[in-house]
Amino acid sequence: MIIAPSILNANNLQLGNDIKKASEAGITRFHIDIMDGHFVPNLSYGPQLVKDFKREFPMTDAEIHLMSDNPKDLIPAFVQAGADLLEFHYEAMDEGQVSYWLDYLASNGVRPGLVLNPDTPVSVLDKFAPKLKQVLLMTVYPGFGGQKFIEASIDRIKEARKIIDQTGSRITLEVDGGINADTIKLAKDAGANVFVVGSYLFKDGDVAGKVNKLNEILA
Ligand SMILES: O=C(CO)[C@@H](O)[C@H](O)COP(=O)(O)O
Ligand SMILES: [Co+2]
Repeated sequence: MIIAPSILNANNLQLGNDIKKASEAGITRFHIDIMDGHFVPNLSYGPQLVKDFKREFPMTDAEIHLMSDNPKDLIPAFVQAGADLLEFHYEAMDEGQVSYWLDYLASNGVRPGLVLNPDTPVSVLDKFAPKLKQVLLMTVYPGFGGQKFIEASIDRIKEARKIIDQTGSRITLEVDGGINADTIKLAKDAGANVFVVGSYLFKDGDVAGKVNKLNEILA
């Protein structure tokens, strides 16, 4: 079970401190949301943030959640910046491009992941599972932190878990959006094993306390 803090709703002027506190509490991976103001109506970070992150925290994984329909320019830039895992949206490109960019990531030593929005059929995973190291099911509509977990996600997690288990490979199943002390348990019981947590972790300053609490729930 992995908790991957999303830094989107952290205080960006305190980011280094917050990452340090979470790492001291046992976090080994951070989830970095990249928003292009076009695929989603919000803007966030660029490759420089990832470069800085890997320079300061070389032993910690940078997981890139790319919310953009411009893979051509952005994917190579984030690979160059030091991404350890990069996941992009199925909805952002045609299926030929999805295959191409999953192969591109693998051949550049970056773990490939595919993200599905809440309305995208989980069955599209059948086609791409052999190329994946991780599936990310959005449990909110992407674009902003602090939204409410969509309850209908539970059945989608179960369906994705079934597809992954049928492949016999160790693809991780991640959920993202509205994860807190209540919803993490629902998602885990449905079959998720990586949990993106944003506002719940960062909203009141006690990052380590929240990580410990979630770990107890997952144990
Ligand atoms: O990708 C996204 C939003 O588009 C997420 O990673 C959120 O940033 C998670 O934040 P919370 O829902 O946990 O506040
Ligand atoms: Co995200």
